[in-house]
Amino acid sequence: MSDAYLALEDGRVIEARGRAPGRTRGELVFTTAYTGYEESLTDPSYEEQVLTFSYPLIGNYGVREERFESDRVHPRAAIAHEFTEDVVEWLESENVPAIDHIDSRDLVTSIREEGAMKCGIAVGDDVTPEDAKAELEQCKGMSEHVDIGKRVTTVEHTTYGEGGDVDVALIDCGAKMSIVESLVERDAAVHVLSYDTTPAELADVDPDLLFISNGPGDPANFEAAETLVEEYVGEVPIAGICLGQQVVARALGGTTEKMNFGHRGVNQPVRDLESGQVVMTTQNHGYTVGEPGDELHVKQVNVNDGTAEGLANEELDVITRQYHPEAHPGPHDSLGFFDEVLAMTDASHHVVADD
Ligand SMILES: NC(=O)CC[C@H](N)C(=O)O
Repeated sequence: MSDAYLALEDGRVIEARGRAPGRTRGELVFTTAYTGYEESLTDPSYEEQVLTFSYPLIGNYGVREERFESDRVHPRAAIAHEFTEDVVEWLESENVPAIDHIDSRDLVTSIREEGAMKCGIAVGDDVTPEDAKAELEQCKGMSEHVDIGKRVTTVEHTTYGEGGDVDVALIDCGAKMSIVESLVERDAAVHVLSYDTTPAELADVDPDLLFISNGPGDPANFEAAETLVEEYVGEVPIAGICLGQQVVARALGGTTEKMNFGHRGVNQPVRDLESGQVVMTTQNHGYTVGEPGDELHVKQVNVNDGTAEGLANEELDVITRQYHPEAHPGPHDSLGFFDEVLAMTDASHHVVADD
């Protein structure tokens, strides 16, 4: 146990219990999920953020690698009312500062009322409130992290499900492993490619489907992925999840914007405009599609605020989701998205055959 201070952009400095040492900074975000802490902590979408769990006890069913979404912890620090020893040991081994004995629900309420904010954290023997404030002063806004893709992407082209029925090029902007698994389970060969793959490099893979993954930060900082969509739209079916939806929208004439505090939890209701059906979804994003542009149609909306949750263009074989159909954590209501996506490849082969 050691001293710990959390300095917030609104001027407050909160004293807490130090669990894992270090000094760091980031955008303060939260999740209201009551399970799935291993998945959230290893989700690359949280790069450059500090993750607050509103559920009061985090770690009550241990830490198991098979539940990880990537090979490391991505948030720069973690906050909860109470972390178990298992989680503390894990975060410490990854050099990720952790603090608890803090009213994390009150913290989440502040973010919801005041909007996303930067924070600074200092944990260790003899740290002072000034140390946390000094971290806060150096904190950049999410959009300023222009090289964020480089820090989360795969370095080498890796193929999962080799020999599968359909070749999917997954552009790894910080992909969760559950997206790869959801596709491999459906007999796809998934080629995981770097976030800055060029159109020529993609041509070497000759994919049946181009899939843009989730990922951290501002979608405007993923221009290479936008270029792929621009070049391949109409040639190959295209899918996207979360940051992937935002990148696809930008490439096809749409806009993205920063939200007040985002959608953050595993109970976000989404309505399909055609069927009227509402599903519960997992979400963790701070940007959203503003205007979808002329090519894409809004197919699904968030029940709470009406923002675009699903976009499509049936003629061009494009389909995207703002939420996480792969779950992990969260409800499995929308796993069928992966079937819809892979069905586009059959459809496009069919068109080619008819020609
Ligand atoms: N989970 C994600 O892919 C997040 C997308 C993007 N970084 C956002 O915050 O909106």
